[in-house]
Amino acid sequence: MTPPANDEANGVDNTISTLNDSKEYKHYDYSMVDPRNYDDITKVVQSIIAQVGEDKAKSDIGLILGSGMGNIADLLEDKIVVPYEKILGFPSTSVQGHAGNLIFGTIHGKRVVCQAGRFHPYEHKMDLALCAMPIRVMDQLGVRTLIVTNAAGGVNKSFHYGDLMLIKDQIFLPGLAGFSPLVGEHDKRYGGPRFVSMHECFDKDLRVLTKDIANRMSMRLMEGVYVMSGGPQYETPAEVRLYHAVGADALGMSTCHEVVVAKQCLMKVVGFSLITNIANHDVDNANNVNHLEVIDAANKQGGKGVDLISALVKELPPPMPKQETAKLWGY
Ligand SMILES: O=P(O)(O)O[C@@H]1C[C@H](O)[C@@H](CO)O1
Ligand code: HPA
Repeated sequence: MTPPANDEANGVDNTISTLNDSKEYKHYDYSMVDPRNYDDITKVVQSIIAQVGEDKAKSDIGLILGSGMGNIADLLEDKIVVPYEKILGFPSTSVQGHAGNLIFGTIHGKRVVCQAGRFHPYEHKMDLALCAMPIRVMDQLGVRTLIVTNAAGGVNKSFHYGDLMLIKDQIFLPGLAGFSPLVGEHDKRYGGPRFVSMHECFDKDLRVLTKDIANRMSMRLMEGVYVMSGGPQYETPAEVRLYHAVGADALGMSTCHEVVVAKQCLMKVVGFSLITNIANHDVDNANNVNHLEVIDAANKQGGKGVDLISALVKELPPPMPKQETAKLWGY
């Protein structure tokens, strides 16, 4: 497969990162694995199974850790950690605050696979299919419920630094601009149809359950809409006001493409944004944001999600077989 535009052929040297707070960037080798191809994903899955064994690899719940939220991985017991370098076709992650491991284990006896180190589109030439590949891998490993987490800027004026937001819905700006992980050939084996419904992309029953748990824990849990921009530049105050005007409560640079693929794979999704900073609505206000502050805030506040996610996993209903979900969703 031909890599997307903006590569060396266009005179852009991506081997040297221009971000002074990033790790080294490595090119993705498309000749090994095409992240859009079901059979290639099967090869990735086989490379994982060869290392951890089928019993350990098979999982019901997937967990994606946002920036600085690596401590959620401490919830896993009987862990097997597989570094991305050892997984066929896995790209490297270059963003600070993200490890590079797939972790297999259990939480309250339930089988969980955890992506500790997300792939951000701005790291990978906006190749959203590549960035969402771990969800396709999770799908073939049996995952039926996906929990996504991220660090985000608060757009909603009632949000505070350190709040946790349950994601109710999403605005996938790159998707609206023609970047979708589903662009390309369709393969029925993913489970969902060519034209995936994004209605209730964050499962309503699981949101009700999560809010009930937070209530029982007397925990402050906000709920709102997450908007994803392509990044990596942070947004201008005018853009923040635009997002606010269209109903966004928190903004970031990830997650939405993962949720699209999860929906195509008939997974039920729950999402959390940790509000690491309050986005600036006013150009005359010097209040700025930078990534090191975001990571620092996530490290300091990220623990908030741990107890809630632990309790949520404990109370999750048994995984629903794909055929049943397909019927439920009218496919
Ligand atoms: O993986 P996440 O979404 O938590 O990464 C954070 C949010 C932005 O994508 C990026 C810049 O702060 O880091
Ligand atoms: O303010 C922000 N903007 C975009 N992404 C972010 N991730 C954390 N905070 C932010």
